[in-house]
Amino acid sequence: MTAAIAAEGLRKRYGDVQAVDGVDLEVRSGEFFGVLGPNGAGKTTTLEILEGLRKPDEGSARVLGLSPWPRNSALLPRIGVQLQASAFFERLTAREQIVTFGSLYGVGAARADAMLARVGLADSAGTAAEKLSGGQAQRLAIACALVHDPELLFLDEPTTGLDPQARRNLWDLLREINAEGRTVVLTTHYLDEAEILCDRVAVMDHGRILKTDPPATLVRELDAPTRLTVESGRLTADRARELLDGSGTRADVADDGVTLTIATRTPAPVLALLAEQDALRGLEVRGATLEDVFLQLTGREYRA
Ligand SMILES: Nc1ncnc2c1ncn2[C@@H]1O[C@H](COP(=O)(O)OP(=O)(O)OP(=O)(O)O)[C@@H](O)[C@H]1O
Repeated sequence: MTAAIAAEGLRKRYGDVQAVDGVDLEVRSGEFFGVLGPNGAGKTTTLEILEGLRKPDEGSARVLGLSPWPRNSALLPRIGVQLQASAFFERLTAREQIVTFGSLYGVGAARADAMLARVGLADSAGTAAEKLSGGQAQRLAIACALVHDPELLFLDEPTTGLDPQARRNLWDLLREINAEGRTVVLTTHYLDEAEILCDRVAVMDHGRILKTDPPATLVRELDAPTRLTVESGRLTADRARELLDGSGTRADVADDGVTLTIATRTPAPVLALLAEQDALRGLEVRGATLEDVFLQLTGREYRA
C-alpha cells in the first residue's frame, strides 16, 4: 500500500529558532496519525510543510504521492486542511461559510448542507460564525475542510480550548471521519487525545520526532510498573512491605500520609493482600500512560 505521506529530513528555521530539526515521517493510507508534543515542539510547522503552506529549508515530502511544494494544484482538491476558527469569512452564517468554501472547489450547496448535518450543525445553519460556541466553530471548520470530500485531512489541535464534553463529541466525529476511510493527521498537545484517537503517534519535542508507534506499544515498551493506591491508615507501609516480602512479591511501597502507593509488576498478589487486610478503600490502579513515555523519552515531565 502506498503511504499517504512520506517525508524525509525536513528542517525549518525561523531566525534563531530551529522549529523543525530533521523530521522523518511516514503516514499510511487510512491511518489516524497523531503528532504529539508540547507547545513549540514544531508540530504546526511540520504540518504546514506537508500541507504545502511552507517551504522546508531542507528535506523532501510526498503527500498522496505528490510533492506539496511548490503549491500543487493536483494535490489541493485531495487534501483537507482545518482552518483556525479565526479564518472564517467575516459576518457570514455557518451555512454561508461552508457554501463559500464549497464553491471554491466547485461543490454545490446541497453537499454543503449535507456536511453541516454531518457535523451536527444543521440547527445552527443560520447562526453567524462568530456566535458559535467553541465546539461548534471547530465542527464548522472541520465541515469546511471536508466539503470537497478529501482523502487526507489535516487537523491542527482541533480540540484546544474546548470543554470536556465538547472534546468528547469532537472525538466521536473524528473517529467517524477516519472510519469512512480517510487518512487523518492530527497534532495535539493532549496526551489523552493522542492515546484515545490515534493508530500511531509520533512523539515530538524540540523539532524532532523521538519515537513513532501505536500508543499501546509506546506504553508497553516502557515496561513500567502498575501503581496501586489506597487511602492511608488501614495498612502501614512497613507492614505492607513485611507482608509482601513474606509472600515473595516484589514491590515498592510508599506512604505520604494520605495515600499508600504500591508499585509492582505483579499486581494480582498485591490486590489480594490489600483485600485480605481490608485496605482497599479508595483503590486506584494505574498503568503507565503516554505521560510516562514522554518522561522517559525526554527526561522531563510533560507540560502541554
Ligand atoms: N512564523 C514564525 N516565525 C518565527 N518563529 C516561529 C514561527 N512559527 C513558529 N515559530 C517558532 O517555531 C517553534 C515551533 O513552532 P510550532 O508552531 O511549529 O510548534 P507547535 O508544536 O505547533 O507549537 P504550538 O502547539 O504552540 O502551536 C516555536 O518556537 C515557535 O515560536
